Amino acid sequence: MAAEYIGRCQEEKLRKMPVDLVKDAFGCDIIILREPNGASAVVHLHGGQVTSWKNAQGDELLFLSSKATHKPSKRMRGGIPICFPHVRNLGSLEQQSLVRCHNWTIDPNPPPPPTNGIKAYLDLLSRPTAADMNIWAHNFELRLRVSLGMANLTLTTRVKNIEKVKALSFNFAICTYISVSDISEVRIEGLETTDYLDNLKCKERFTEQGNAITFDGELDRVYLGTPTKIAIIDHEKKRTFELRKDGLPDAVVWNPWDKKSKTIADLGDDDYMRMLCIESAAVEKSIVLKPGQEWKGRQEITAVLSSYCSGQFDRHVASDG
Ligand SMILES: O=P(O)(O)OC[C@H]1O[C@@H](O)[C@H](O)[C@@H](O)[C@@H]1O
Repeated sequence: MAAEYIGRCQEEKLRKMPVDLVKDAFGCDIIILREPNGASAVVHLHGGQVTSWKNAQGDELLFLSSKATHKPSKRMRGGIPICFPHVRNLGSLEQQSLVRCHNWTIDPNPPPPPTNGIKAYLDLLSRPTAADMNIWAHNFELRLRVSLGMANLTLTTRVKNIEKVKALSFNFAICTYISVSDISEVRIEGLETTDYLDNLKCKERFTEQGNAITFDGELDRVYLGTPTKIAIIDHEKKRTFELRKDGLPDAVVWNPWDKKSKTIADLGDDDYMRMLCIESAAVEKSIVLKPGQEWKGRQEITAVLSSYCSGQFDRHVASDG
């Protein structure tokens, strides 16, 4: 009864937005955002996870594992999971996130609508469950706005400490699995000369020396205090993803390559060739909120036809908003 009631409330709210609330082939609640030029995005209420982003031509821009589990209470490998309150190896939780398994709801008290003319957007809310409180006893409100533009997808996240006395301390990552033609043909620009912790070498600290990051084996690094703009260039697809971020100083870059892929149950053996995981993150320094305080983070990805030549990328251009 309660579930039906929540369902009806959500549908009522959604009728006012350019979005559809439907069930996917596995019976999960999904919301489809549609942009007038034909671009679309799919958001699963389970995990508040964007699982598809297509451009106006219908090309899928996000990677979803061929072995992804589509079951409530399980994490889905691919798309854009939100990692909160802990990012792996830095917190006390085994998994990167509590909220990846939450059933998010439509935010009954969303922030003001976008002022940049975006019509296709969605506001979701996640609160701790009773089970969460047993393993991480903190009261929070986590808000997520997903906004779809003609060529861009923006995720704005807000965390509010609703404790009366206790501070809230957490790490955060917007973990984006980008679909690429062939990982060996991909380069990342904008992280040159940035320090990173190498997760494959017991988190030892190094400084990025190359002109760009390219891939020829497993890579798992946390780049620290990065520029706000990073480019992911897919030569074969002639596509560049421009990632801009605010409030999330670090960036995680991950590809498991062949051996590690075989140890990950929900990843196909060859999936690593077609994916790149890049995360806008706050990893090195935890975010600490006093009671009543709110933190905001933002990631915008724009997919453009590659006209980039190496060396033309200006990584210090600030985010536009
Ligand atoms: O398996 P998960 O929790 O989705 O994590 C995937 C990867 O996420 C990256 O953030 C980590 O740096 C990797 O070490 C990790 O394997």
